[in-house]
Amino acid sequence: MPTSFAGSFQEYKTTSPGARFTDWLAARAEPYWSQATDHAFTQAIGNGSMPEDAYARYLIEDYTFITDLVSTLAYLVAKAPAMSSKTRLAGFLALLTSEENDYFLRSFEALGVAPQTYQAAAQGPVTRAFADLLLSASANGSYEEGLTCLLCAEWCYLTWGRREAQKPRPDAFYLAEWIDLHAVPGFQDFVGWIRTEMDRLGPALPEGDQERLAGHFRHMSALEVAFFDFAWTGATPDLAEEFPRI
Ligand SMILES: Cc1ncc(CO)c(N)n1
Repeated sequence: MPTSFAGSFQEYKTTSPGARFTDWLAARAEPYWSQATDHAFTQAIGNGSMPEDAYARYLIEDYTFITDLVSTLAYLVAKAPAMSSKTRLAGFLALLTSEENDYFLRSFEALGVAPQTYQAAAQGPVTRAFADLLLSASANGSYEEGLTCLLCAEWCYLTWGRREAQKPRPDAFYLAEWIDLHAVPGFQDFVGWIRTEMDRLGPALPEGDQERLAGHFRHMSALEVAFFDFAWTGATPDLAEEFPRI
């Protein structure tokens, strides 16, 4: 497992020449970044060894996450400086509210989760912490702060999605399609675009702002781990105890 890097982006570039700003964000988020992208829950999606109750618990919680992610995207569309960036973000917003929403509804039906259940589901503490960070960074922070949170969430899913896509697809459509949604070229392009955008904007910021971005990315990575932990075990994590250094 890669070790955590604690220094500034300037220092990182001297130890890893040619390193991208987004490589530094991921390095600063270790060990959580690797724990999130390699989580046992993500391996079970691709192995077809996912228990139905764990996946239903995950999807109910994730649907509430996606609802806040859509609001996050709306703030970012508003904050994006140019038509080209607004177009990218609006395209992803449209995907979440059409194809991906449809995926959730069909999956809930297949798993026997009633609309009353997923529509009325209260967010657990991990998703509430996600919502706090995503919504406050994108609504009250800079464009770069919101984009950094989005990058963590989507790059994490691209990383495990592409890895699991190397395996034969599991039989359950809701597992197979969840892999495909996060491994298709269109999603890869979108995450690649966010990285390029942050690789351009991040290095131009003062060091204090860069530190704040690294803090957001690290916090988001820890929440991704906690989110998978909860889905996998059904136990509500104590965030302060599990992640004392976020
Ligand atoms: C918790 C979480 N993080 C990231 C994604 C990717 O959008 C998701 N669906 N859920």
